[in-house]
Amino acid sequence: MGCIRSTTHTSTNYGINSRLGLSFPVPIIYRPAGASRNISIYMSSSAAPNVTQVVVGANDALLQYTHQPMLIPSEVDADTERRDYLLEKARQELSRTTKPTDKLKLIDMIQRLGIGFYLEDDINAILRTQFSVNVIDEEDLSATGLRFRMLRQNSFPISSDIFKRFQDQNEKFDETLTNDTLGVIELVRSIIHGEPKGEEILEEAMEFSKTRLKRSLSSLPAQIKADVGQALELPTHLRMARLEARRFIEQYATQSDHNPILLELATLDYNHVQSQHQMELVEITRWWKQLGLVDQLSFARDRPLECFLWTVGLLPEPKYSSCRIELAKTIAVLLVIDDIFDTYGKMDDLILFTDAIQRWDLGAMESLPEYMKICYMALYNLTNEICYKVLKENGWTVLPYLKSSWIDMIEGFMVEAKWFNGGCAPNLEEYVENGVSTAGSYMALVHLFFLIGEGVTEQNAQLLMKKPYPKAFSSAGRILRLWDDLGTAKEEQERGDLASSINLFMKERNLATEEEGRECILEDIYGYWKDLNGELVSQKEMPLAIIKVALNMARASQVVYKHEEDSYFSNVDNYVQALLFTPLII
Ligand SMILES: CC(C)=CCC/C(C)=C/COP(=O)(O)OP(=O)(O)O
Repeated sequence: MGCIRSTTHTSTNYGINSRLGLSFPVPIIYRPAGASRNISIYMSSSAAPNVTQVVVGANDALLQYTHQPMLIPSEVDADTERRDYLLEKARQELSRTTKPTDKLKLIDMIQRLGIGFYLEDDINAILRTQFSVNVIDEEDLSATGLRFRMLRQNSFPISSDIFKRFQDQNEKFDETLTNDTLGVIELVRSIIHGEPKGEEILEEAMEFSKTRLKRSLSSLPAQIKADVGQALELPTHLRMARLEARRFIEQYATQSDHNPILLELATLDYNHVQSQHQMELVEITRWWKQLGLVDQLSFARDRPLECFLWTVGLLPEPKYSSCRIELAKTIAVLLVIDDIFDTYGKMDDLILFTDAIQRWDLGAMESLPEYMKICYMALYNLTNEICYKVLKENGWTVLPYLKSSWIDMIEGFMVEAKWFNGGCAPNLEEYVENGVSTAGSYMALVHLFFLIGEGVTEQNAQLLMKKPYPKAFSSAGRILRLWDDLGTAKEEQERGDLASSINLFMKERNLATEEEGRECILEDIYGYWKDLNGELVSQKEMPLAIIKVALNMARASQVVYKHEEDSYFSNVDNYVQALLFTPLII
């Protein structure tokens, strides 16, 4: 974000040359209705060989196909029948498996392979039974850890007290468990599902298990070692679903004891959903091109792929196709407004723009400078279109909610601009809370609350009109803001921003180095994850569907902003390439 700058009105161009502009040399694989095979459309002239291809300029290539149905019709999808057959086999296997631990292991596998969405009812029925039975005293640490993890991650409020019987009278984990490596592994995996309060037992488990596991890591069989290494690096619970599914499918394929039905199903489905994403991307690009915002505003970011990456992160479930499309549009417009406030707009213009947004009236547009009018109208029209869609599908009038989320965000931009112009620094809390709004977190979640439309009531909708926003929204938003600052601090300092959460953490918590500031932020992020876990199992304020989206927002933030070298993917461009354009070949 960066709220206080030493220079004014720089017009940095983040645009088409930067990462994830449309000059990306990757294919869109598409099967036109009735055709027997795919064609690949390359988004640049440097096409790869060995595929039937249409090589044209990026936008032209995408636009050429927008008259086609957005999604591949199931009747021409040769894989659909096979997928349905495999899905039925998987369902049968789930019901045939009798031992509770085996059932839970199977569910774990299915969910990690990214195909749990299709068996949600079956899985929930099993978990409901597992939640209602008393824990069997003979169950070992490994089985108990698995039960705890599977229930918590699927939003069942199982108590962490089930680990108590593995502790001695001093509430320390029994030293003899050190030899139970599989048990310690499951304990490590459980910890990340902790809630905010009263879960000292999980903190104790962390003390106990991590060091022991690291010690025994070298003696583990290679496959388990790789899996545990991944869990220690970043627990599955914090990983973005589609990326993790891809990574895990490849890992699972190398396991000699893999289930061939599940593996084939997961691979087929991954590729099927990938082509669905490609069609969504075609639609977004068509809309973006027609909107022509960046043709008029050369300083603004032109990154439809990045916008779409966010939406795949927030909404990994295939059924949310149209929500992904609408969300990507809102993020694309958000980036342009962010650039107006961060780099281009003069203070007087920003005041006019904020005022016009607060009035939310096309008449208010007249007072704006020319370059702002087009942006104002783009936002106005987009919001109305989304309202129309929600009204048509659900009969709800949501303009007041959507409008208020944009006003809130733009007022947040104005607050930052004033901090900058007045030269006075905010305190950490003011900065972070405002930064949640300006990162678009509330805006995105409010839109998705209605676009998804599951569990919406008069009462919970009202919670979106007053501050503070629901806990799940603010915790996920804080994670997004903090990851954003961790990821962009260097660029922002180079650009002349004098404050960011790292600086404010250092100042308020008396830290000597940036490194300590970063560590402190990571600890806070961990704390917000506990809040999210609490919301997931309690669902006090918001429906489950939107809470899941909030968790996904936290996951996607880490993917977008954590730039360090990763063992599997090294940067955002690689994620986009893998997720959207490279089919899985197993
Ligand atoms: C799911 C959502 C809402 C995604 C939008 C992400 C985001 C923070 C965009 C602004 O980028 P930025 O890094 O330029 O932000 P800022 O200028 O606020 O630091």
